[in-house]
Amino acid sequence: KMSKGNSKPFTIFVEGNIGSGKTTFLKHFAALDNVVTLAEPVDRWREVRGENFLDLMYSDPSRWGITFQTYVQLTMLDLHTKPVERPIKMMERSIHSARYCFVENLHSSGLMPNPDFIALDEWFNWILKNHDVAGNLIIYLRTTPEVVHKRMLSRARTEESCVPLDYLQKLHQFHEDWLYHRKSFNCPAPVLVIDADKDLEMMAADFLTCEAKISDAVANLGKQ
Ligand SMILES: Cc1cc2cn([C@H]3C[C@H](O)[C@@H](CO)O3)c(=O)nc2[nH]1
Repeated sequence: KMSKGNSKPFTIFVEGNIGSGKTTFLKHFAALDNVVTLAEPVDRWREVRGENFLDLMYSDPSRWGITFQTYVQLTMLDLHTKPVERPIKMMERSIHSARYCFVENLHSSGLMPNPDFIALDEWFNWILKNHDVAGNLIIYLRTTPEVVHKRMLSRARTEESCVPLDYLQKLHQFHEDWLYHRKSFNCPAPVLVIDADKDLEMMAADFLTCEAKISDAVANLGKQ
């Protein structure tokens, strides 16, 4: 049993493209009594003191990308540093995917001016040096862009209504290079890959396998 507050919980980042089923995945684990799940704070991005930063970013990424991604970085840092009273902390995405997938995509596709990217990257590097945003396991919900594009459109989040397949293909590639081919940025934890193209009904077995692998990993952590 974890004693209160003096050692860090086993921290998991659930990563994946838009529409890859992260929220559904988290809901399954939220039901377990030794897990605290921290959903991506989308609602904080959609209503910031009267402004919708998410909508601003999608409507004019080169003007508002920095504004949105700076606030994403702040809200994710807040979740990374939030103490939890249970042995396992499961986060939807992380400050790492913010930088290595979303910011990287905006900058490399010319949607984010270089000075904005540099300022964000300087913040990111300082945070990594001065705060504990480490994880113990990454669960990568691996999908194909076509599948998640269809899901995204059927979910019909207003701000995402004009997100083209091309944007999801680029985001997919950044996730792949980072978490699957391991040929771009530093991977902050071991990666468990799950085929998330499947329909929800087919995922039940994967959830159970995942639970078993997580409890093994937690047990091994205790032994180290
Ligand atoms: C960490 C992180 C999450 C995240 C989400 N998003 C977008 C993708 C979706 O349209 C929406 C909710 O995930 O926010 C983004 O542009 N940059 C992000 N960075």
